[in-house]
Amino acid sequence: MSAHAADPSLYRERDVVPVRRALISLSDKTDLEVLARALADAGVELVSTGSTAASIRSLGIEVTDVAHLTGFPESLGGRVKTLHPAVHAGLLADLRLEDHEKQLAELGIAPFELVVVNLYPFKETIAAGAEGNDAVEQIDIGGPAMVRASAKNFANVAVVVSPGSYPEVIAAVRSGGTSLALRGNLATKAFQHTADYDAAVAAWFTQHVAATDGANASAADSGFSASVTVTGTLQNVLRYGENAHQAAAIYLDGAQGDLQSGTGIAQAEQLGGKEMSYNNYTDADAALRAAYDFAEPAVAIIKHANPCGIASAADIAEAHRKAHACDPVSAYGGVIAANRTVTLALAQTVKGIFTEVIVAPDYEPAALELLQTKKNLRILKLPADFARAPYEYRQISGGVLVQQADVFPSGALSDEWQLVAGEAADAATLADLEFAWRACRAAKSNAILLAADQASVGVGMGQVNRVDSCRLAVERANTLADGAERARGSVAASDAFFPFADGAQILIDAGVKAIVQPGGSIRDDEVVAAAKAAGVTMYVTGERHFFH
Ligand SMILES: NC(=O)c1ncn([C@@H]2O[C@H](COP(=O)(O)O)[C@@H](O)[C@H]2O)c1NC=O
Repeated sequence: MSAHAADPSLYRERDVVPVRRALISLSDKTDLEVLARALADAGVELVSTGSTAASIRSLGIEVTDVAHLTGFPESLGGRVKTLHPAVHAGLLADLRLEDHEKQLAELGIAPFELVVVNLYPFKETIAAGAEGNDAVEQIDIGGPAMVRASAKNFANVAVVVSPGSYPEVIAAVRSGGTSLALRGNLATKAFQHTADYDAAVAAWFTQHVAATDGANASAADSGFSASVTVTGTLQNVLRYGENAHQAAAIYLDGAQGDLQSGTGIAQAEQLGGKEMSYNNYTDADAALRAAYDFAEPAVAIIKHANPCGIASAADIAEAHRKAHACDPVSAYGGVIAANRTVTLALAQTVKGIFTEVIVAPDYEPAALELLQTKKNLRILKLPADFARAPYEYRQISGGVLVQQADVFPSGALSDEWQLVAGEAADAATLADLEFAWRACRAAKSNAILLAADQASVGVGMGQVNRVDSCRLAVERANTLADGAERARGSVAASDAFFPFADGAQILIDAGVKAIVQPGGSIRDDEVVAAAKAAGVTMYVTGERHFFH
């Protein structure tokens, strides 16, 4: 018989459902004792599978084996345990309908009012390196079937997929039964859980099983799945989005398979300050991107996703001082990322500067105490397992773009560069060029970054032509430090080639001593000639670093 449209008049109302019989089948047995004792004490009959039943019994609590219920042994190495009408009719009977109640009685099957299941640890198993049959055997079939059946039947059955829900369910059982509202919430979590689980299985199949023909083969060869499911867990509803009239929320990443995201700002622990806003999150993420590619202590100060200053130094407080000096005006209300533990010296400087967010791997106790006195300063501590996501997702109308993250190797960059004009740079200049090249990537394209002594001194970002970015970088270098002409003698990095010589000429005229850029323009000859004519050193990297 196929599904039929429901006749509303046939449904009897059911809110609170007393729990008489519970089915428990758990891979993760966290807090099983608390749950089983509470249910047994409340007079609930327990039915359970293999090792779960054994655990319950070992606690001295009475439990019925599911095999006794089905009259069928748990078989095929556990592939078939609960997949039986005696179980599923008890989960799916809608007792609001007289007809279902009658059929169940005729079949001699008792209903379940509570189902507690957590699934084979598929994700954890593949994360630990399992492959082939070992991975396949961790795909739970009977568990999701029970979870989905009970969630569909939330009008009658409460379904629990996580020990985190035990306290509220135990409380409900003790107080006379589960409410419809509670069952609805639990069912919602249950479907999210099975969807997330299946997304992980599908991603693994795409990469490990399906690479045999046409589209799937080329997808697998490229490293991209034939389909992608992005899942996330709601962490918080934010006050608003980019603007006050836009609703917004933050979800913890649950992207699956090899495309999985890393950990970062979303998982950071907040140690002080007001609630994070949407813009705080995006700027803090941009700050991380800017500061965390440096092996040396480094600080980035970000406003509207662009750097007001980036610097590195032997000491993190010194790195901050240099980053702040780049553009003290814009650093007001900025977001700071430090790639080292925040010291008291750094905290003392930051205390005097209006700052929205500071993010770091850790804080010296005295530094944290001092920063916590600033009630508006959001203090974030990165998770210990912080790792840049290997892939980035961006929504476009009608689709999602996925790309590998743009990361620099941690070592020397200039080994791969080609000197195309001027004299080879001395060690200090080369180090500044490497710094500028690494830092430039943190500015939105078209990006030009001037640097001296491992610190940005002028940034031209987000312009729609490179000439304007050059002008902006020079102007900012020469006007933001009490009139000091910081462009003269600095080095410059350009995130992409110079399409004409005019942009490079602006930098040359401003007195930069060396330029690093990707090269590759059809007018490279003109650009190189301009540098040669001025005796300015120019390196080409062969690699572009747009950032949009
Ligand atoms: N095959 C089945 O009928 C079946 N029924 C329940 N499971 C899973 O078996 C696990 C618990 O089994 P045990 O209690 O035997 O350790 C649970 O994670 C549950 O989701 C099953 N296993 C896999 O599909």
